[in-house]
This record gives sequence, C-alpha cells and structure tokens, in this order.
Amino acid sequence: MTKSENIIVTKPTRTVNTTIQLTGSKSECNRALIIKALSLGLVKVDNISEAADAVKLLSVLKEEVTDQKIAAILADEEPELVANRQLQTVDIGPAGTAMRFLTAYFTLQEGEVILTGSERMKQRPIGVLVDALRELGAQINYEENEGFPPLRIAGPIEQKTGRIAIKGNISSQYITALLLIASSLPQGLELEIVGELTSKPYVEMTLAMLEQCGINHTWTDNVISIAPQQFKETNIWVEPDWSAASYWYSIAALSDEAELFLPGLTAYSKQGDSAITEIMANFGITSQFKDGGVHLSKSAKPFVNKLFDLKECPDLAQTVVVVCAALGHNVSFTGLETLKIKETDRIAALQNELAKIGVKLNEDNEVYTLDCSSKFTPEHVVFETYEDHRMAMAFAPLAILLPKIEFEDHKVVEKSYPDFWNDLEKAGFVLEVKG
Ligand SMILES: O=C(O)C1=C[C@@H](OP(=O)(O)O)[C@@H](O)[C@H](O)C1
Ligand SMILES: C=C(OP(=O)(O)O)C(=O)O
Repeated sequence: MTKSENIIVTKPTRTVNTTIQLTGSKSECNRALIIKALSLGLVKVDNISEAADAVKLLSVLKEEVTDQKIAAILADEEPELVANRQLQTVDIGPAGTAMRFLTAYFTLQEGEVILTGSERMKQRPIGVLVDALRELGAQINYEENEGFPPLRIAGPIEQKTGRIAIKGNISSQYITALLLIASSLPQGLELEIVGELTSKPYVEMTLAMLEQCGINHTWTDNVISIAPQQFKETNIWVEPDWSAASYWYSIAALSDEAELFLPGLTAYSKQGDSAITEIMANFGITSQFKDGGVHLSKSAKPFVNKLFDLKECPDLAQTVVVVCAALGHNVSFTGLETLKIKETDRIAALQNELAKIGVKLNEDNEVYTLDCSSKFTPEHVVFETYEDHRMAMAFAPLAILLPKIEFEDHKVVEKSYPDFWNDLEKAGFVLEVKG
C-alpha cells in the first residue's frame, strides 16, 4: 500500500482548553453491525463510527444484507437468490475485528466467499478461530498459509456439536466472533475458555450488547452458554470511542494546564478502555462526568511509581507507555503479550521510536520496564508509524514537550479516528502536511 504524506506537528503553548466530539467506538460499532446483519433489520444502529474499520465492515454487510435479500428470506425464497451468487472476495484491509467477526458470520451464510485483508492481516493469526469453527462444522480453507488469512469459507454450517473449547490468551476477538453467531446456530453454543482470558472487557462488551438485543447467556466458571434465540427490536447507540479519548488524557497529562470536555462518554461504559480514567488519575487528571460527557482537568500531583497491568486494555498500552516515557517515569508494565500480533509488533515499534528520545523499554520475563535515564530532547524527530494508527496517536502528544515532531504516513489514523489531526488543530496544535 502506498503511504500518505508526512505531517509536522508543533504545539506553541503547554495549555489546552477545548471540547472534542469523538467518533463512535469501532469495537461497539463493529459488534452492532454484525448483530444488525444477523437480526435481519430488527436491530438498528445509531451514531455509527467513522473509523475506517467500521466503514469497511458496514460496506461489506450492506452488500450482503440487501433489502431484497431480507424480503426474500422472510418470504422463504432464499435458495433461489443464493443459487445465483458468484464467488466473491471480501477484502477488509487492516481491520482485525472485521476479519474475525466476518469469518464467523460467513459460516452462517449460503455460498462461498474468500475473506482477505492487508499484507499485515495475512500475518495476524486466525487458526484458533478457524479450528473452533471447523469443530462446530464449518467449512473453511486457507488460501495461502495455514493459520492465516486469506480464508475460503463455504456456508451455511452444518452444526456437528454445540460445545467446543477455545484458547483465551491469543485474542478475545475469536471468542467475540463465536459469541456473536452463537444464538443463530441451530444448536446454540457452549464455549469453554481454556487458560487465561486476555482482553476480557471486550468479551463482556459483546455479551452486554447481545443481552441488550434480547440474547441471553450464562457464564459459569470458564463456560459461556448461549441457546438458539431470536433478536428483539433494539436501537443500539454507539458510545464515542474511549481508546480515542485516551489520547486526550495523554495531552492533558503532558500539558501544564488542561480543561477538556469530551461529550457522549459515560461513566458506565461497556468499553474496557474507559479504565484510562483510573490510569490517568495517577498523572493528576480528574474525570468528572456531567453535562452528558466527561470533563478532564489537570492538577499537580506527585507521581507514585507503580506497575501497570494492561491485559484488560491492550489498546491503551502505547498511550500509557509514551506518557510515562515523556514524563521520565521508570514504570513497569505487564499484560503486553498480545501487542506483538496487532497492527504491527507494537513492542518493537515502541522500542524503536522511544529510542529516538533516548528511552529504553526493557523486557524481563514478560515484565516491561522503562529506562528514562538517558532521555533527551531532540530538536526535530521523525516518528515512524508502522501502518499502526496508535503509533501516530500515542506519540503525537509529545509535540507539547518537544520543539518539532514529524510523523510518516499521517493518514494511518483513519483506521479508528479519522478526525485526529483536525481535532489536534482545534486544540491549538500546529500541523503541516508535507507536500
Ligand atoms: O474485540 C474488540 O473490539 C477488540 C479487542 C482487542 O483485541 P484482542 O482481543 O486481540 O486483544 C483490541 O485490541 C482490539 O482493538 C478491539
Ligand atoms: C488492535 C486493534 O485493532 P484490530 O485488532 O481490530 O485490528 C486496535 O485498534 O488497536
């Protein structure tokens, strides 16, 4: 893929005072879109995310679930319609959730599809999910490398069993993918999670959203059960994205003075990344929920060194690591194991880019510790982004402390937060896209 231009970012003052309307959560939105498709229109979705990953999934499902098809299915005419279906290739680019959720979704649909993605997506493992779906009875083949996209999926599934086991420590998205289709499976699903469950709040989000749409479950010990059930008419409102909010917390933490208002965010969010409120309290950021959103303000507070465990909120890792590095705190982190299989190897990317300000991120037995003893302030530094939106967004707040920073491939942010640079400008950052 060709890269977009570089962008130069500076911040003349160390104060921020503004209101930022964040787009909808890509995680909530992509679940809502799959649920909507499976409910054949009974579920509606409001405040759809502008994240490229959500826009992409929406466009795929729009082609899949046309009004004509719904009418045909309701009139029991689907076989005729489907007989004409050509083998199609669906390319979801870099969208991890879309890849995993559609893999499960397509096993329920008639006909054959090839599901593929970006070059990086072809390196992100999917074998655990494919094995689970095959065990249920799905027909899925690898088109290139065993265990990785692209996949050839032939549906609909002839379910062989209602109970399977799945490893929980690689990606919670595999579990979500299975839970989303569970109530539509003829025998339902009993899913036994083996070993540790990573990113647990994302599984809880899935179950809460299903519950909201009339799908009940039980979760006893490590077994989640969902019987075959009908969706009920529901309007889902997608909350703004808490992972995107984390960059505003970071901006507040690096500023001398900060008053920010983020409308639409709630104290009782389904998004695990709302844990950023507790994490950033350590840096003197107060979160007050009023006026239909969250107000952030900054007060001087001595930092007490601690260990941050980010297993439940991996998408906050870059934000928090970079803030600690920028403030010179030699903090330790655990729960970073899954970062190596995300948009890039985020551990390696963090190590490379932090080295540009003299900070090391050392690993010892799965505990990562910052060493800021040689930190320095370069006059002009160019950060690489590794086709990872969060590398750009986590490092951008450094413009508050460094004279001039530059990012390659500025459009990388579109994956989850297309308005990121515009919003920075609104907050007083000065931007220049290099021609
Ligand atoms: O289910 C989801 O919406 C997500 C789950 C997490 O992935 P893992 O479960 O692979 O950690 C997270 O990193 C990703 O951005 C979104
Ligand atoms: C890991 C991420 O996304 P995904 O897995 O959905 O590509 C992310 O947004 O940080």
